[in-house]
Amino acid sequence: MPTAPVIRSDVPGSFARAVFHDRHPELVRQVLGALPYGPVERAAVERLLVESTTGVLEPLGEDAQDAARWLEWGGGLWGKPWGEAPFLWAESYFYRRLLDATGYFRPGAWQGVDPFAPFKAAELAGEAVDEELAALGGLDGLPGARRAEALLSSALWGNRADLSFRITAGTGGATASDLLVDDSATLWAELERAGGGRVCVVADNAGRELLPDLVLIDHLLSGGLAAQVVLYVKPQPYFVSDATMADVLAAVGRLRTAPCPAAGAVGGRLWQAMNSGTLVVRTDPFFCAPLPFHDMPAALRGELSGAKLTILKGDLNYRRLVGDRLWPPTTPFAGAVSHFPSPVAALRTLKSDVIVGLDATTAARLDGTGTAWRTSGRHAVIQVARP
Ligand SMILES: O=P(O)(O)OC[C@H]1O[C@](O)(CO)[C@@H](O)[C@@H]1O
Repeated sequence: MPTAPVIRSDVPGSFARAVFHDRHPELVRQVLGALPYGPVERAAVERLLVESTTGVLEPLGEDAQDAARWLEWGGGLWGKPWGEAPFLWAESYFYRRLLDATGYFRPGAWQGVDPFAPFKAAELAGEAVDEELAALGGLDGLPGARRAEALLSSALWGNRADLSFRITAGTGGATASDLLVDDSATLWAELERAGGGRVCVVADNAGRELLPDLVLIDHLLSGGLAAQVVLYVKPQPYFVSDATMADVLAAVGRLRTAPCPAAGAVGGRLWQAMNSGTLVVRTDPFFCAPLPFHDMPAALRGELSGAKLTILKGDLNYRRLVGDRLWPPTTPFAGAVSHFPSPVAALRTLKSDVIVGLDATTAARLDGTGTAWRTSGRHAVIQVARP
C-alpha cells in the first residue's frame, strides 16, 4: 500500500490549522452562548481553547472511564504541541475534551447534557426541514429508479446540509460537475446482487443529514434491497452535529409527526422496523476513536464483515476510511479501502483536504480553478468498492 503525508494542523495556511485557530474559537463562543454553563464549565472550555491552540497535549484525568484507552491511542503524543499530532487525532481529542470541560461525564447537573443539543434541536425544528419533508410526497409519484436516485442524492447532499429533498429531486442546486465521481450504478448493483442481506449504514450528522439517511434506509427495507439495516451512530456527542441515539429518536419522531403523509408513513415504518429488529441502531466506542478504520477492533470488523454493503456517510468517515493523508487525488479508491471488511460505499461532500479516486483530468480541472475545491463542500463523491 503506497503512503502519503499524514495531515497535521501545524502547517501555516492549511485548512487544518484554520479549523483549530479560526473555527474552534467560533465554535466555543457558540457553545458557551447556547447553554447557561456556570463559571467552572466556562473556564474549562476557555482553557481547552488555549491549550489546543498554543499548548501541549494533556491526557485525560485518571478517573475518566476511557482514560486508559486514550492513553494508549495517544502513545508518543502526550506533552507535544497539538499541531504535531495527526489532524484527525487532534480534532477527535478536542471534542472528547470539550465534553469533559462542559461536565458531560462528571457526576452533576451537566452530566449527559449534549453541548450541541440546542443547535441540533433548532435545525430539526426549522422550516427547511418542513419543506424537505413535504417534498417527500412528490417523490412517491416518480418511477422507481428515479425515486431511488433522488433518495440517494438527498442522502448524499444532506451531508452538505444546505440542500433539500426538493432541490435534489431535480429543481436546482447541485450540478453534474459538482459530483466528481458517481458510482451510484455500482452501488445499486451491489444492493441488488443478492436480494435481502444486511446493509450497514455508518451515520454522520444528525438533523438534515440523518433525515434523508433514514428515508433511504426505509427505501432499502421496504424495497427488499436489505433484509436488515444496522445503523451505526456515535456513542456520545462529537464533531458538533454527529448523530447519537438521541438524535435518531428525534429524527424518527420528526418523521412520524410530520404533516406530510408520505413522511409520516416513513416514520411509522421505521418505528416498526426498530420494533421488529429489521432496523437496528448500534454504536461502538471506536466511532469516536481518533484512528482510521484500518485500525478498527476485531469485534467491530467481525460485525461489518458480514454486511453485503456498508454505506459510510460524510467527510469524517471518509477521512477515516481512506486515511487522513495528502494522497495524490488519483490514488485508486479500491486500493485505499482494501482493508475494509465489507463492500463499501462512501457518500461524501468534500469538506477537508483528503480525496482519492479522481481521474487525472478532473483533478487538473479542479486545481486549475484556483478555488478551495477540496474543502468548500461544493463537490461530492459516490465511491464504491468491493475489497
Ligand atoms: O460532518 P462531516 O461531513 O463529517 O464533516 C466534518 C468535517 O468538518 C471538519 O471537522 C472541519 O471543521 C472536518 O475536519 C471534518 O471532516
